[in-house]
Amino acid sequence: MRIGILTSGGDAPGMNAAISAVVKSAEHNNIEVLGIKYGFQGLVKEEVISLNCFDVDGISQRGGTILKTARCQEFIKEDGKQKAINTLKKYRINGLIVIGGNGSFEGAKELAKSGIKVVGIPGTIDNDLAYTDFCIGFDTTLNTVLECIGKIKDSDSSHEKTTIVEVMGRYCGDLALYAGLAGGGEIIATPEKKLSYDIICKRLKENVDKGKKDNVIIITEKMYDIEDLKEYIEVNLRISLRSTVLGFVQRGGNPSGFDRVLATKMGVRAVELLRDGIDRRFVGIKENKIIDINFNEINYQNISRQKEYDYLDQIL
Ligand SMILES: Nc1ncnc2c1ncn2[C@@H]1O[C@H](COP(=O)(O)OP(=O)(O)OP(=O)(O)O)[C@@H](O)[C@H]1O
Ligand SMILES: O=P(O)(O)OC[C@H]1O[C@](O)(CO)[C@@H](O)[C@@H]1O
Ligand SMILES: [Mg+2]
Repeated sequence: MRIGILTSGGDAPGMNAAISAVVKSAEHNNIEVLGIKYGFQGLVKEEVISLNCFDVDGISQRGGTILKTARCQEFIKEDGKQKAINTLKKYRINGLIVIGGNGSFEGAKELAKSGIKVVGIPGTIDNDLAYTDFCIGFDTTLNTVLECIGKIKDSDSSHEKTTIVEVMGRYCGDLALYAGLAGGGEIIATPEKKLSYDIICKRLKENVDKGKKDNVIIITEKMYDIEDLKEYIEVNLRISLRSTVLGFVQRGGNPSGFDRVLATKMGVRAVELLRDGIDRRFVGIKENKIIDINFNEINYQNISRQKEYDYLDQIL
């Protein structure tokens, strides 16, 4: 048996640990592994390499992805998809493991429609796949966010000033929410719990009036224009603020122990599925158990974090 593996969409810390687990467990099960470089683009452009245990030696601890990644528009078009399928056929790949986020999973589903056996592993710092509690990369990024905010807080508390911190997440508020749950901020605005400028001002004023003069306002990207929000607060409350967009520092760094273990378990499960002739599955973790679900049975778009928001409300 011969399987392929690719990483797609934004890189996420822990993708390498997943690649390593796939290659090692495949070898354990006498399965050959081919790596496809640059995600779906590597299928379209036929960038295929062989992978063995020596190739993945020591990579688990490293951020990024040794297979590289890309966002590939060509693959979304029929012609590009056909080229991708031809590559899979040419290399006699009988099963494909796709590591990525929601977009990559859509790509995997497209390939499955043409008879390709696919299994998905969730790898995205956004944590925006509803069927799984955690995606590979989220924990590491959360820790990076907290470390950065911690440094901002040292300065904020010394000067008794407030900073607006914009974190990634695309249209999912998990990074901001969990940073808030970890005690990283005083006001948290996410796409799921959007706050108006006036509510943010009101909460900040309440804090300042109570004597809490250093505040961190965490916002998810794409919700507001951070400079516009800063100016609004400054004009309305007559205080001076700072703003920081954390940016790509959030995608980098060595994966946390949690992400490495998660990636290893998911990688091994993905190989077991293909070995056993089971495909069209997305692997996940639910209540601390590794799960796999037929991708036609899940809607991964509606995330409910009601419980987490309840906790947050009680600590802010
Ligand atoms: N509807 C779709 N049909 C086929 N392929 C898709 C579709 N959506 C996305 N893809 C493929 O998946 C790639 C990655 O998708 P996307 O850029 O949305 O990242 P992602 O996998 O969601 O990861 P992340 O959000 O963490 O960056 C796209 O560049 C494209 O090649
Ligand atoms: O790498 P790009 O294409 O600039 O995309 C940035 C986006 O990718 C992510 O880092 C992961 O999906 C998002 O949080 C962010 O909005
Ligand atoms: Mg995505």
